[in-house]
Amino acid sequence: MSSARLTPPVVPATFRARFSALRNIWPFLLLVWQASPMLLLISMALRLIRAVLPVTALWIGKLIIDEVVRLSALPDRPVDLPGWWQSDLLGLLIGYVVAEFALAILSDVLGRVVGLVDTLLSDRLTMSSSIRLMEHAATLDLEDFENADFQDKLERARVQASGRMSLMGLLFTQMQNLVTVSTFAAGLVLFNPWLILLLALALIPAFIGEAHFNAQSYSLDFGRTPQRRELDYVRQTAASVESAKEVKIFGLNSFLTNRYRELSESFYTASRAIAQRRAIWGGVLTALGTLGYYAAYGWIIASTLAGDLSLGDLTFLSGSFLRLRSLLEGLLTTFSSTAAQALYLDDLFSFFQVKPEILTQANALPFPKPIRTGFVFENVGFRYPGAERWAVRGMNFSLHAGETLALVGENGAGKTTLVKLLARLYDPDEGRITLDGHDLRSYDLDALRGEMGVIFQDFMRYNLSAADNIAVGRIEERNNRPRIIVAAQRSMADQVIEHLPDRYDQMIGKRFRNGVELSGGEWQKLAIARAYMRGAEVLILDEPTAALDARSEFEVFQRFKELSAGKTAVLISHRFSSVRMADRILVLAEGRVESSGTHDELLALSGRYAELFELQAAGYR
Ligand SMILES: Nc1ncnc2c1ncn2[C@@H]1O[C@H](COP(=O)(O)OP(=O)(O)OP(=O)(O)O)[C@@H](O)[C@H]1O
Repeated sequence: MSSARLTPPVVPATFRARFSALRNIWPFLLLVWQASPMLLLISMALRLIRAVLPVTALWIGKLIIDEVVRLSALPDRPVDLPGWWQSDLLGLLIGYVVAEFALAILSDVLGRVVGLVDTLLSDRLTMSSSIRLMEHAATLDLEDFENADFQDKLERARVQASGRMSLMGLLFTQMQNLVTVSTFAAGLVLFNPWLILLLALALIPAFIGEAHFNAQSYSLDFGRTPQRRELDYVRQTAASVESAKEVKIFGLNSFLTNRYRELSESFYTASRAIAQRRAIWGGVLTALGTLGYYAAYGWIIASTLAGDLSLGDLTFLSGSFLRLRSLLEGLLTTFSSTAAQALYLDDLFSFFQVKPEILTQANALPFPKPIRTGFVFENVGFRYPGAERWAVRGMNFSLHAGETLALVGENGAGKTTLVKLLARLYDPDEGRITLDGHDLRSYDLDALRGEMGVIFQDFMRYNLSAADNIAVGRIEERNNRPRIIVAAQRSMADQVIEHLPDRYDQMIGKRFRNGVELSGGEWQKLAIARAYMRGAEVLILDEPTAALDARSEFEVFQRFKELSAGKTAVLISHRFSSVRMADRILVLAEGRVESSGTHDELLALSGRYAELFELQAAGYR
């Protein structure tokens, strides 16, 4: 992992950082565009029309008032309503009123259509960014997922992908309001440019206050991602199908609830402090805005009295002013929340910037089929990121093509690490691993992984159907039922599946409706079937048989030996009855190869292997 990736995240609390986050708006709009260009264009066009409606309506209102005033001042005006109807004086007035009515209807209809389009667009955006997030996460290294900072980043990005989409509505409304504001402002400027200035000056303090408190909320949220993840973890542990058994038996409920309470109390206290300060300061600063509005209103009234403005002008100006004030206030505060939300977008985009380090090199070699000579570990050393101890070091051995090699050693000896290095889940820090004489790094990564059938001791228990639980071994062949059945027969999972109510279509696991739970050993048989399903050149079973009964494990390994004939295979087990079936056994201790040979050769050496074997054998006597 590069040092840049390990740098602790900096909390961007400053004012400048917030506004520089606005640069995220463009890539964000690009995301929206990619989600659905058509919907985006429709939304923009409709909003543009909506934006000019308010000023048009207000202007028509002014014309109506001026016309009413003109008509009522006519010297030979009709005296009653029928008289007005019969005169041909009302044509213009009726025209204005009909236009005003039509505008009101149009505005309403447009509002609803825009709402609909935005909902659809937002759904598409949530979907496309979540998919992009999943696709990107899939390219990253295992090492990344094991890093707590990375998990914080992933968590924040995940929240952004699904929760931050209100930014879209906010942004579009803001653009629309900006156009509306310009139309109103143009009207005001025609009468008196100073009015605008007065308005702006009165609003700026409220805006700065809002921006400041948003920044504080964000840094609070940002800094607390680890606690929030812990909070989610505690909540999940306290009430999930996986944990319910232990929580009950160990009586962990109040321990977990108390931990949850403790964490959420501290969240609450911190956010309350910000909310209170925001409420007080927000009130004071908004009062300043009100002051500016009334000063301008006073000027408009005075000018009307002085005869400089008509009654229609008075209505238009005061109406414009009122709308402008609330629009500008809304614009400035939403601008501030846009900046705040844009800050949150940093999380999403910075997640997309994390790049994998285990990659396919240019001019990569195809995987050799069949493998000719095998794998060679040349002085291989590897240390987990952040760990002081080497997990494996100075490791030298060969895994010959077509042989079955067993790995034995005490807990923590480095067996699983060795398998992970073989599958290039990690690259060695020292030395190299070769396959048919070429560094493993020079092979195409997808092809390499495609030819590795590894079943780990902590294999996944997918809440999927029995067939899919096996098909995950070669998911492209998911619909190839005969292949799935053969894999199940080889691992003896078929005997488990035969007893399930829906056989291969039975949902496994308790998470979903009609799901059936399996025993540990039954799960393991399903998992081992994945290795056969994969049909890879290299087969690796990393202790996925621990829960099998003695007879099953014996049979599973015997079949494994037979079925892996001609394939290169590795098996890890603590049971010597299984291990002795291997062609060769590698004894690991403290990250090194201590000895190797057949079962009999190793026993004759009277070393660690003989000692461990004797210990186990003694237990059965
Ligand atoms: N993801 C990890 N991050 C940091 N250290 C790790 C990680 N996985 C394993 N280690 C450390 O590396 C060493 C070797 O672990 P490994 O899992 O390879 O042992 P193992 O021989 O497979 O043990 P077991 O028989 O218990 O499965 C151990 O000291 C372990 O603590």
